[in-house]
Amino acid sequence: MSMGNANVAIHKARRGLISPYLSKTSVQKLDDNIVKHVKKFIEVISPTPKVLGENCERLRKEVVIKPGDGVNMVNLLRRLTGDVISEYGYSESFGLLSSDKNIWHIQPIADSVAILPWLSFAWPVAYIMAAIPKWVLMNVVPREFRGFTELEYNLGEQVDEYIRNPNAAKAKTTNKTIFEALLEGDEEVKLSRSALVGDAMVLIGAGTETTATTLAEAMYNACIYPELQVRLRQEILNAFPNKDDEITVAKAEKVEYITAFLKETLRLATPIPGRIVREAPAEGAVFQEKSIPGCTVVSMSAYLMHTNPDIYPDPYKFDPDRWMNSDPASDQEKYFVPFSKGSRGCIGSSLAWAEMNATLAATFRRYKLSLHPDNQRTDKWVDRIARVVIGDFIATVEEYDG
Ligand code: HEM
Repeated sequence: MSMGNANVAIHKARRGLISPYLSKTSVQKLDDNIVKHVKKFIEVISPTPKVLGENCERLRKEVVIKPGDGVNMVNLLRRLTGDVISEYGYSESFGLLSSDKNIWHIQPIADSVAILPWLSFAWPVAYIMAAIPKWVLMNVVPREFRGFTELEYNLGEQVDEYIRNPNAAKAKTTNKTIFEALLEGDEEVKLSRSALVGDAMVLIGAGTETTATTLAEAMYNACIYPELQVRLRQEILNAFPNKDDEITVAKAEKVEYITAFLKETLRLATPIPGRIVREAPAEGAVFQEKSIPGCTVVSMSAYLMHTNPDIYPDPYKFDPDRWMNSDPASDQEKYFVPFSKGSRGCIGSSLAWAEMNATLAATFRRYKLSLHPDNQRTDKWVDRIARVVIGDFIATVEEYDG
């Protein structure tokens, strides 16, 4: 079973193999790799997307309503975050921003989210689905129900290729990949093929959807609060005054208003809003002077914590300024938990921050975003373990002269 294993010892061992590769220091070394993909994203959303070659018809249709007009931001951002995590994890980027190649990788992730709640109640269905031959799955099972299994098939093929020829895979990158780290597990955590595929599912799924939807929310906020977008751009201009200034993660992270904007986005549009579950130990536990019987399933909701008026005054107001000069020891920092905390908290938060800071800096340095007339995004959202907003966010992208 994969890293998400309920067994504490197995989970700890598997997580221990990966976590050094996702630490802040490791992510800092990836600056160029991340920026490479961000640059591609910036070119693709350009009103005149030169990088979309002849082999990109499908990509163009999916992300651009009409060339040079409205852009389906969430789809494109999924491609960006999918490209980053696939290269870091498995030595070869999916190339989702470069061509139509491997487009099938990304749609299953989005579709998977739709069935997550059902799978959590009816998890044996996942095993039954996995036993269906791929051809039958793809041709008979409706797309929205096969997402998880389709992703599993696709990643399984990639894992097989890696196992068949690891040297060829290693030669594609100078970084040590997460996959190499997993293969190095000792006997105790020796990984079966299904465990490797499971870990790939967790990493690619968790690393793609959450970061993409957060970035989309931040961009949407910039569209509906244009005065805040002006401020955001001004702060970015202060750090990158010349049009040709190289955007790096290290420099973008120093722009305090970008982080404040992202934190406020994560507070209100937290990608995993609730019911993160844990089981009390068999001997029971005591929490805030209340005793919890052994093996009781308990849960917490980040969304409820983030909208507590005692901690965040005027909680439904989108106000990035509340994070400027914020005291690290304050309650608002303590109760800010979009990545959860503890031994099962998000392992990819440093990578997510790096991607998000660089993408916002590069986007608003060069472009003004506004809602396109074809925008379908509403303010309604549903909790499907991940937060799913209703309707596509379609943006108009205009390029600044300077
Ligand atoms: C804005 C972006 C992100 C948010 C808000 C987010 C949030 C979360 C949350 C709330 C959890 C559950 C933790 C728990 O059960 O307590 C989690 C787990 C996880 N996340 Fe993220 N995540 C993000 C980005 C990423 C990225 C980029 C990666 C890529 C490496 C990643 C990989 C993981 C993994 C592997 C787990 C499972 C950890 C474990 O079971 O030990 N996440 N994330």
